[in-house]
Amino acid sequence: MIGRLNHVAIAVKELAPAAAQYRNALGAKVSEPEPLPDHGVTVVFITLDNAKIELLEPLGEASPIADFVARNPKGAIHHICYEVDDIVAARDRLHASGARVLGGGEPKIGAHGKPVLFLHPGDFSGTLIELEQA
Ligand SMILES: C[C@H](C(=O)O)C(=O)SCCNC(=O)CCNC(=O)[C@H](O)C(C)(C)COP(=O)(O)OP(=O)(O)OC[C@H]1O[C@@H](n2cnc3c(N)ncnc32)[C@H](O)[C@@H]1OP(=O)(O)O
Ligand SMILES: [Co+2]
Repeated sequence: MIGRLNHVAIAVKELAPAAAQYRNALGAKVSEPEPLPDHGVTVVFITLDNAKIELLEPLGEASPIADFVARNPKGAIHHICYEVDDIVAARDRLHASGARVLGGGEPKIGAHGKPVLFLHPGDFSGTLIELEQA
């Protein structure tokens, strides 16, 4: 069911120094910060030839990454995103398998303008998974 790796996300307290390291030390293609209030994050995209990296900074009072960043003040890998062809079919299959689909199972429009869902890290080897309809 899952297809390509779309992105790996890294959560940080502050985007600017993290983005500067990727741009200057690693020579990466780094976007300007984009606030996504619906997701409670501000995001910077790093474009690689075969996938993307998302740098995430908490946005607003109820950011879903606030606790994670408090627990990981130096920053840490936060989630990985796999592409699926049909997000509703993926959601139904996951429900049937007993895995917890977050947010009530209703897809939201993600950072790339496509529907996304998140799966509980407790069901997938301690890794938060995002699914994005390709
Ligand atoms: C827009 C964009 C895009 O790409 O399109 C994005 O990515 S937005 C990316 C930001 N959006 C999201 O992350 C949305 C989905 N996330 C969530 O709903 C939440 O972050 C969550 C339910 C995964 C965790 O919420 P929380 O930290 O408040 O909850 P808890 O503190 O109760 O954590 C529950 C258990 O999960 C663990 N845990 C929490 N976050 C993570 C993580 N990122 N990776 C691995 N484990 C994690 C905790 O350590 C704890 O483990 P233990 O039980 O062992 O103590
Ligand atoms: Co993401």
